[in-house]
This record gives sequence, structure tokens and C-alpha cells, in this order.
Amino acid sequence: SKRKLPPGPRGLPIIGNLHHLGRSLHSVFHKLSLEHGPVMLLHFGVVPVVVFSSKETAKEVLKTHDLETCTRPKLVANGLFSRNFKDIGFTQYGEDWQEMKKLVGLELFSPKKQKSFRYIREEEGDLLVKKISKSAQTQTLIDLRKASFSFTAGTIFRLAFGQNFHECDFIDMGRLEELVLEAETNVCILALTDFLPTGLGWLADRISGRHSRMNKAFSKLTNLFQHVIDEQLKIGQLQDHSNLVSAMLDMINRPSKFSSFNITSNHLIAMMSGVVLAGVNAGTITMVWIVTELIRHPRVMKKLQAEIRATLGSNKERITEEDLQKVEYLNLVIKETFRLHPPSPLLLPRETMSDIEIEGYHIPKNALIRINTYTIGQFNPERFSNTSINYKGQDYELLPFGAGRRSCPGMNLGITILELGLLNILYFFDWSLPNGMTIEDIDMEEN
Ligand code: HEM
Repeated sequence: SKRKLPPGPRGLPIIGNLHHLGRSLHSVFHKLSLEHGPVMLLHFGVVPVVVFSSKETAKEVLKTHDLETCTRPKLVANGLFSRNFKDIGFTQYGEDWQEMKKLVGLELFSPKKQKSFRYIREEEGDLLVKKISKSAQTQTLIDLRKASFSFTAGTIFRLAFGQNFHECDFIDMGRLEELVLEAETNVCILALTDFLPTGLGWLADRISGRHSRMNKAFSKLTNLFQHVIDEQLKIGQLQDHSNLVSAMLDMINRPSKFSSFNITSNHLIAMMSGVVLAGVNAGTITMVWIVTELIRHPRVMKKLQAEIRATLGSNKERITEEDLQKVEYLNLVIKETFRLHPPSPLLLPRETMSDIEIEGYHIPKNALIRINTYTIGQFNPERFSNTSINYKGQDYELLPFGAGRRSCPGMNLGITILELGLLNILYFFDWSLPNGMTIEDIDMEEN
């Protein structure tokens, strides 16, 4: 009596028509789901992909069937990026993942660590203000993406890697951003090996140069991380565990003291890559969308700045973390932007570990699952004022950090960095578009 999954469009027609559906996978899924409904079966080559695009079905997957769907598929690009699945984000569900999660819980995200890193976040906020002030004084344009990247990456690299990239002699921020973007683009590539029958896809990826492009992008990032590791080794005092990298190096050097989990240098590199991709990109993207939406809605921008300035007082010299979470309207703006522009619009891919049933549909074992939070956001235009809906993973209409076992472990840190950056940007500066540009000129399509 089980219902069969409703098929989406098949094969060649979709390949021929993809370009008019959008530049990104999520905009393609969005448009298809408008036509085919909240549960949709697609065929990526020989692999069934099931897309869920409603809050009800997202809850079924992420809550009711969390345990049966919380592993990750072994996609080629993800494996290359994560040194054969040695990070947290792309690792299959099991003991290694649990150990890695415990490790970051202790060495990066614990309340004690977060407290000890507070000065780093605040200093990076000061630096952001200093940089923008310089441009303001000389009336030079600001590239907000670069400024946001520098702030977010600067903060996360310092607290996770113990490396200050603003004062670093082996790479500058601009080049770092290029490397991260290149890695990000490549980790999202769907290799043909993943979806074509054995051998055929493998060959196609080699002939097309796809495989070697991915490898090159990731090895550039690895070279950079090797520099960071060398610096940490030079500084020594690894046993202090003053950042995630030094803690992991200590565990690699003294395995008998930490015998429960055999950490290798591959875990370390994979972990560093994961932090860059998950933490730095999501934060930067969110900051850019928030300011973009504020520029497009000048009334909201004015009201927000007035509230921030009234709440914090008019003569502050610097923003500190005591100022966070005081401005309720900022929280609303963040939630609304998360709804419209979730930085990870399809979450990370999941895979069913057994047959399951959702809304009467039979989903087979080993199916690839995507949760389309982008469409869920577009389809639930409930406003958040006067509601208790939040982004922490209990409300399935708003899932910027995912939900369930594989949800984002960096949520609190990510929100702290985001709010600190926004308060600095909005308290000290007024913003407008470059000369001659109007709101209509802003390209809102997502990559
Ligand atoms: C605004 C900031 C951030 C947003 C919006 C965000 C969003 C997300 C999302 C959507 C996922 C996938 C969840 C899923 O598939 O269900 C994720 C996973 C993850 N995030 Fe974040 N993230 C942010 C900041 C951070 C930071 C600062 C870090 C670390 C420094 C981080 C580390 C991770 C890791 C390690 C995972 C993989 C979890 C797993 O698979 O078990 N994130 N994040």
C-alpha cells in the first residue's frame, strides 16, 4: 500500500533545460518543486535523489527519521576535500564522527573556549571598523564581501588555528579568499563518478579534467594548512591546547595519552578544511546578504540603525560582546535574511541507511536526500515578529543551521561572530550604493 515516489522530470530534457531554471542547484530544485510538490524523486544518473521541500517533510526526515538518515553519501569531491572523509561534515555516521564531534565540542566550541576567545573576536571587530574608517575618510568604495570575509576568516582562523592571517608572511587575505572560493566551488561539484555506472563516470571525470581540477584546488589549501601547522610546531606548547590545531597536534604526537581515538595528520587537514568551508563561508555569505537586503529596504536599515544606536548609546568607542543580543530588531532581521537566503540552501546531503516511509512514500536504503530549506523559506512567508520561531533547529520552517544529529555544531559561535560584525558595521557607519547605482541594479541571483 506504500505510495511510490512521484518522479520529477527525467534524463535528457532536464539537462537541456537546466540553464533557464537558474545558476544554482537550489534554484533548479526550487523551480522543479513548485511543479512537482514537496516530495520529489530525481534521477542523477543511476542514483535516486529525493528532495524534500516542506517544513512537514523536513521534520519527518530530520526528527522522526534522523537516525536512519544521518549519514553522508560518499561523493567524490567531498572525499577528496576531506582526506577520504576524515572531517566532521562529510564523514559517514559512526564512531569516527562521534569522536570528531566530541573533539571540536571540547577544543573549539565549549563555553570555556568561547570565553577565552572573546578578546580575539572583539579585536577582529575593531580591525574591521578601522579598515572601513580608512575607506570612509578617503571616500573610497568598500567591497563588503572582502571586508566580511576578512573579518569572519580572520576571527575563525585565529581562534581555531592560532594563526593571525592579517600579519602573516606566507599569504595575504586576498589570496586566502581566492583559495577558499576555489575550494568551495570544487567541493560542490558533482563528479560523474558519483552518478554514472562504475568505470564510465571515473573515465569521464579524468578525460574532462574535472578530477585533476578538484585535486589541484584542494592541494593548494593543504599547502597553506601545512604552513599553519609548521608555525604551530615552531611555537610549541602544544599541550596547552590553546587552539584546535595545537590540540590535535598534541593528540597526534602523544597518542597514548589520548588512546580512545587514533587521530592522524589527515584528520587534522580535513578538520581545517571543514572549518574553513562550514564556518568562514556561511558567516561571510550571511553578512553580505543581510547588508544587501538592508540596502534594498532603506526604511528597515534606518529603523535598525536607530534601534542599535538608541540601545547602545551614542558615544561608544568600541563594540564588545556585552552589546550582543540586546537589539531585538537585529535578531528579526537576521532571521528574515536566513529565511530568504539560507547560506546552505540544501543543507549538506544525507543518505538513507535503511528503507523509510515519509508521508506514505517509500524511500529506499542508500537514497541521496536533500532538504530544500530554500523553498521552505520561500513558501512560509510568515513573519517572525510576535512568534517564538527561532533558527536553532526546533522550527522546521527556518533551518539555516539544519536540525538533528548532523546540525551545525558551530551555531553559537557563528551567530556571535555575525552579530558582532553587524553591530560594528551598522553602529559606526551609514551605507549606500556606489555613485549612480540604484537598488534595481543589484543582481540578486544566487550562485
Ligand atoms: C552563520 C554561520 C553558520 C551557518 C549558517 C552554518 C550552517 C551550517 C549548515 C546548514 C550545516 C549543515 C547542517 C545539516 O546538514 O543538517 C552546517 C554544518 C556544519 N557546520 Fe556550520 N554554519 C555556520 C557556522 C559554522 C562555524 C563558525 C563552524 C566552525 C567553526 C561551523 C562548523 C560546522 C560543521 C563542522 C558542520 C558539519 C556537522 C556535521 O555534519 O556533523 N559552522 N553548518
